[in-house]
Amino acid sequence: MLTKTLEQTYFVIDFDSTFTKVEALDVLGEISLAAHRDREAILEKIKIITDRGMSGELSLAQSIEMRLQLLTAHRDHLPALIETLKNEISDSFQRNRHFLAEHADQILIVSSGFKEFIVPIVTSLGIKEENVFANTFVFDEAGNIVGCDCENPLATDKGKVKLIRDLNLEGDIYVIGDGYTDYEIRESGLANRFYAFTENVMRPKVIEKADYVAPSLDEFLYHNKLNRSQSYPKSRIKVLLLENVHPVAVHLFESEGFNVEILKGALDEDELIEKIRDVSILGIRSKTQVTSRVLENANKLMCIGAFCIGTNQIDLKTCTEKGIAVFNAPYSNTRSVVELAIGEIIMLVRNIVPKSNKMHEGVWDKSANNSFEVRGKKLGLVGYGNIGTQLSVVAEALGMEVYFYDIVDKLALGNAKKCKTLDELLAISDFVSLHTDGRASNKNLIGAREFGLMKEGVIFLNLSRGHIVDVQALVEAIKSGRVAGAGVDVFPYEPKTNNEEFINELRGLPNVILTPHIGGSTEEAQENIGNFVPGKLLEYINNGSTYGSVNFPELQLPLLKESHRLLHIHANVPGILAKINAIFAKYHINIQGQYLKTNEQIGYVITDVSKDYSDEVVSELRHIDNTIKFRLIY
Ligand SMILES: NC(=O)C1=CN([C@@H]2O[C@H](COP(=O)(O)OP(=O)(O)OC[C@H]3O[C@@H](n4cnc5c(N)ncnc54)[C@H](O)[C@@H]3O)[C@@H](O)[C@H]2O)C=CC1
Ligand SMILES: O=C(O)CCC(=O)C(=O)O
Repeated sequence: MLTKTLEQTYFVIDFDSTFTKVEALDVLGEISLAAHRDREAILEKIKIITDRGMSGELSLAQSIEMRLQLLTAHRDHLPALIETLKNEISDSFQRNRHFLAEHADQILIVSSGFKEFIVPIVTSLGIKEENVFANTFVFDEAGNIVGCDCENPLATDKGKVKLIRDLNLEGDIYVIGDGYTDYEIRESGLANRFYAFTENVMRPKVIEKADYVAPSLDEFLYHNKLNRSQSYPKSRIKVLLLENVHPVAVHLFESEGFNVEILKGALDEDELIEKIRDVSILGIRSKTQVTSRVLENANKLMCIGAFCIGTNQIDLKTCTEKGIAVFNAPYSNTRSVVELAIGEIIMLVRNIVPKSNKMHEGVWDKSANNSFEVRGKKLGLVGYGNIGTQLSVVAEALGMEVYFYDIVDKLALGNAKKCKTLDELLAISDFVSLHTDGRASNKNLIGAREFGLMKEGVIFLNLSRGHIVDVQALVEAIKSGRVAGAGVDVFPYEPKTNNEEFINELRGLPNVILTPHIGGSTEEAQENIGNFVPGKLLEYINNGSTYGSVNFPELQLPLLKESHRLLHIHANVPGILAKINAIFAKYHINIQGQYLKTNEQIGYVITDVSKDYSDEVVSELRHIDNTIKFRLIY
């Protein structure tokens, strides 16, 4: 029996596609029809019937009957179905199992599905068996499922309405579900609110009827100020991913329940200013310029992921001042750049591009003139970081002699030789390849003077950043023959999308390979980046860890267990830690763990405390002078 108390709220929750991610009868069909030769066609029919039933196009009785006929299922199929469903419980229900158990007396599962599989699933999360209202199967003597218990109101149209009316519950009723039959309870006047649950499916006809749309159970709990597993529902946190980042990244954010928007191209400053206002997590590649003007309008922004190596497109100083953590992927695409550089050096020194072009015009020009091996030639690397060093190793394996110049004293790998000055390197090299970072001071690092120092007939590559080379000087050097071949992947101005024309003085020059900034664009690299960067951003959002951040003090934090974590970002001035701890002392709060790291601009203090503390503590922490950002996670 249900315990009914006045002023009580009942939570009426649907099962299929709400409590679980799937429709159980669809899954049962996959099991029962596993060996059927028309399996796919029948499953498709079942899905269509399910959807038509859910959106109110078919009567419920019709939909159940039609599906059961098509299923040809047996009692022996049920254990496999239950096993599958256990792994398909909706993420936000899994996360909030404590809510379900804590409010077991008030939670009713009301479904036109079947108790035989619903009860084992929902009771595993603490829901009471007697609070499950659903149909039951009818079996024949051989154990085949041949129908359902027709006496049950849930097997009939408006069955949920009839059931709730018969229960005669005293108190408020909130319905959470994805289907039209869930809305009908509200329509009948029996429920106070209907929450359209969209974590697994979105049914426009249902959404338009809802009092609220709940993309997750967290959202429902947040909306009703009920205890929940997340301090703030992720569905309220907007993630904006630009420049066609790999789908794996989109999936990672979506599966955590974030509200994700993706755009194929980059946005210009004004467009980004418009978009950024309600964005908390921004993902970009190399083209999007995150300027101080953009950041001025980014008051919700918590972190930025550069889905690439370079972060020169981001105003890091302003990000730090505003407490926005920036992460990149320092290693994921390095190998791809190295392979392209090697390929281009070989193609250029063999004069393959003009030869290939001629062949396409029908010209057979077999000759060894101006074609050389790379073996024994001197490769000069400007910048000996992650890419420069890797290229050094691979080039040596091909028999090249490697020289490098870096502004930082770097360990020479293999037999590579360090040059004391850039001029020395340029004068000695047969091939010059640029691999410096894109800091502003590297603008026009290679100009007319530097080309003048290079050997006659040098092969020149820039796969680093466009502004590092004075393009007009390169054009002159190519025309004069000083540079015999060039591979250029990066340009001072690059088109924002694939629809924009590429305009550059290098177009049309002989033995020049032009590529559209694809040094790091391989399937492997993009998938690596697509996993790596969201991993960093999620660690920061979920846990506060900043390990690998390019602008924040780096902290690798332990996982949060049975406590709340308070994260305080402040300007790096003396005395803030003392002020934070004075507040904890004033309110007698026991600190379970505390971490502090600073850099020149900011300090980052993380304090883990037990769950019982008052709102005043949070308010006082937020109002400490020089606080930049404060947040709380649990
Ligand atoms: N074309 C593409 O698709 C890609 C381009 N890149 C670009 O390649 C470049 C190198 O990347 P990583 O090796 O990962 O960077 P890194 O940061 O590991 O190495 C850069 C090195 O350049 C050195 N350096 C900086 N300024 C210098 C100067 N003026 N003279 C000599 N050395 C200088 C630094 O000390 C550092 O050792 C970056 O600009 C990056 O953005 C990276 C990946 C893909
Ligand atoms: O693939 C991209 O968008 C940019 C690659 C790049 O230049 C980088 O990783 O720094």
